Amino acid sequence: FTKEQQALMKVIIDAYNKHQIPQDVAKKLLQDKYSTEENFLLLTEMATSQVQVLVEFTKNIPGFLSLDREDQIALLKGSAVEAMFLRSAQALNKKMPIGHTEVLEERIRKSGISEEFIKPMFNFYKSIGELHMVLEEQALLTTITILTPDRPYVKDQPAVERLQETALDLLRKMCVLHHPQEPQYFARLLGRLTELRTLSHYHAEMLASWRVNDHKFTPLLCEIWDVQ
Ligand SMILES: CC1(C)[C@H]2CC[C@]1(C)[C@H](OC(=O)c1ccc(O)cc1)C2
Repeated sequence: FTKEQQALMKVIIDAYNKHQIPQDVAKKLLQDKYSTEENFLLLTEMATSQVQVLVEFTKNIPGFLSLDREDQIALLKGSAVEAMFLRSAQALNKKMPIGHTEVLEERIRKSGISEEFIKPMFNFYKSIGELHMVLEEQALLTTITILTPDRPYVKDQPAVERLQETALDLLRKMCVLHHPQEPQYFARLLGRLTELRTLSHYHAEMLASWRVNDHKFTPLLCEIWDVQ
């Protein structure tokens, strides 16, 4: 790794570690009582804290704050769902002892999310778990998702491309270092980003079905996803 790459990795890892979902939110998911309403409120709290974590993490990505201000907003809004699924997949596969994943899965199932969405969501979580990513790879994959140049309304795409390429170069080297037996590992990671995009399509339907049943979102979630 070059000096710059080592410095970049340190900044990204520190930011990724600093901005984690508060344990109390994850713990509540395992303690509070069950009811569709209660589950929805817990997931709302989880999603809201995930978006807050995403914003704080993104501000620490070297070069992000030098981008055009409106492009910064466009990248955050465009990547929030994907970054949230990536982050929760990584958290679910790591933090929760096996027994707990079923409890969270139960809550997600009993929160008004339609079955057709649950399946792809948990398939994604499983496919992320099977990769056994190291922390650096998780942080870089999240960074690459956020720095996707072709999000809607991004004006200066080349500026975003330059930042994303730096993160991609770093991730490529990281994969060779941590998975020397798997020359295709880097390509597999990027393949997960394609799968993520299909999830964000389901996510929009999930929000719509909750709204139809008159569920309230928090102001932050309304702002990041342009609902209500
Ligand atoms: C684990 C998940 C990524 C999966 C189930 C909970 C999540 C945090 C997310 O929930 C929301 O997006 C969401 C949006 C609005 C709302 O009021 C509640 C949850 C979908």
